[in-house]
Amino acid sequence: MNACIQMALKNIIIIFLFSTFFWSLLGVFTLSNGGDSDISCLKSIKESLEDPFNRFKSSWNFDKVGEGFYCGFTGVQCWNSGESKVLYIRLYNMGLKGQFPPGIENCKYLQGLELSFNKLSGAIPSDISTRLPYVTVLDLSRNNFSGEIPTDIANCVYLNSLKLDHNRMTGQIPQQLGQLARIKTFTVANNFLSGPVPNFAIASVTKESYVNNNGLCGGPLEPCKELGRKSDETFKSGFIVGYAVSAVSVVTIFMSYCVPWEQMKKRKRMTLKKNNKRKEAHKVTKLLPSKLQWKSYKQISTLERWVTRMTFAELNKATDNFNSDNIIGLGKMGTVYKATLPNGLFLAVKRLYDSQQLEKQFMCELTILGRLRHYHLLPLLGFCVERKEKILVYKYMSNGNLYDWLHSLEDDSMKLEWPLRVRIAVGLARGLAWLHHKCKIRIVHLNICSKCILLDQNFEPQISNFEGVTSINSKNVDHSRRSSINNGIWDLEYVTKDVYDFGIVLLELITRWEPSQISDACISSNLLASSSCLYEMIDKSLIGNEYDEEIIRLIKIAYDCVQPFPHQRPTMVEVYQKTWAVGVRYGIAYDFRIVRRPQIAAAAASTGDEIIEIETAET
Ligand SMILES: Nc1ncnc2c1ncn2[C@@H]1O[C@H](COP(=O)(O)OP(=O)(O)OP(=O)(O)O)[C@@H](O)[C@H]1O
Repeated sequence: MNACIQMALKNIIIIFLFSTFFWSLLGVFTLSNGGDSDISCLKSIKESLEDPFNRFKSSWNFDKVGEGFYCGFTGVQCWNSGESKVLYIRLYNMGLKGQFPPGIENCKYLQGLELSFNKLSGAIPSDISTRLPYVTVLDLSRNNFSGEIPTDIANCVYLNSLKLDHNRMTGQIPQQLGQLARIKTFTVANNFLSGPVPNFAIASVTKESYVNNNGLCGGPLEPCKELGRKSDETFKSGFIVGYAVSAVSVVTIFMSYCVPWEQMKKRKRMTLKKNNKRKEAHKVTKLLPSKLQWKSYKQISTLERWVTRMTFAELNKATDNFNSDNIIGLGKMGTVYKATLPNGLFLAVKRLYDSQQLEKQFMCELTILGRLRHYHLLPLLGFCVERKEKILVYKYMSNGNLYDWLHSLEDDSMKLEWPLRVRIAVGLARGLAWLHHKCKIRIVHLNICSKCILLDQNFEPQISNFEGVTSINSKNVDHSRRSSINNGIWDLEYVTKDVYDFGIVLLELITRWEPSQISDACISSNLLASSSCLYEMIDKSLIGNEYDEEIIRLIKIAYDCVQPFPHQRPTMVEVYQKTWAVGVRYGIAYDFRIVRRPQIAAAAASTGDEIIEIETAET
């Protein structure tokens, strides 16, 4: 019997070896004739992607003939000169639109796909491993991909670099990704992901790989904890009670909101009404079962002193049922709509995504931005909390965000003239100096970038996105640090981060380079140290005009701001003074409230420039 089994096994092994040999032969045969399939792969990519600036399509000419003619296409790399199989496709930073390219599975031997810095959208295919079985590098970062990260990516077993950062991915990160044995680079920063992160065995996956998501935990981040049901419920019921109380006078408040901020008299009247409301609230709180609920309610109702509560119905009407035609931006927290009030005034309405993780950010934006008033801070005008809806209402900034002005590939008319760029730099420095030094509570923004700088009708910059300042006040930050900021002790780690970020924005204004390119240049190759490289960086449209000296002065300021060691960076007050001194020629007023420095006045006077003192509407 045993001999019988042995014979059978032998036969099976022989058949197996033979068939393996046969299939591998077939494989080699197919491999050497992979051209047609590569061509159909590339054709489908060409057909499926929109290439508004003709960055690659004109070079992808399929009328050509000859072995491996496509190996010379822009962004296409073949295995080697003898083998014309597509190895790598690199189509990054081309302004491409469309979805993950169908037909890519026909590039059967593809090992690398880089589609970063485009405007691709839609889901990442759920069967990605069957489309890219041999992929080692997959870079889909800085697009608009959405939906969940497919678990099937874990079956791309050769992956050593997976970049999905700066997209709109939601849900959890599949735990199975932790089993990717060859992974060296992994980043999903700046998405909307939540839940526990996979357990990677390598040290290169750090906090940076996960920053700016909707509540990731575990691994290099804070340990995951069970979300306290009680506090969640408390939070919600706090809102509900708050809402019930305010509903009585919400219409009146909304109508009075429709006037400009400067009309202080009306505001006083509103405050009186709200005080009455708070008295009512005292009665209502008797019904509340716990102290915590009272705290939540109190927080909300205190806020109404500064920010108007609005109803969903009103905002729904003003945005035409949150019509997609009115969408002006998609952020990490929510969708931003342009709303039109009955009197013709415009608002920007940020409707937050339905996520419990965002409650903290929502409260942070309300409590911080709601209480601050400064010429260079985006005014938060109102909010709405109803059922699952959480909405923030801002003043509408008709010129959108600075990033779009600096990096628009589509529209040449979106070029900012130099004097406007200087004005924006000075305004931003002034806003930050005020936040750091003159605001009653010292505020550190921690997320300054050209996308969060909005421009009003006169291109005056307005700093937005204050949800990041959570880190100062949140429980995640140890108390000593928190108090050190509020007690006025210079906290290098936080404050100089804003200074660094300001430096990057300044360089962005001068070069129109992408912020990440500038950061890389600053960090990796110390480009800024070399004057020839520096010259290369400057936006060509600025050179040769009368601005050269000003450009150099601003570069020097930026250079100080992006110093690698935080203690070497200047304070924002110093930055403001120097930046303003560059802008004085354009009649930019000096804000003496930031700091009185006679030498500034003297310096300006010596150049014959006039100093215009300005009033700052502060808290
Ligand atoms: N008050 C406003 N006026 C005009 N446009 C605005 C206004 N607020 C936001 N936007 C537009 O909507 C876009 C998205 O804004 P939003 O603040 O939601 O997103 P974000 O900058 O990605 O930051 P985050 O999601 O982290 O808050 C902005 O870049 C801007 O173009």
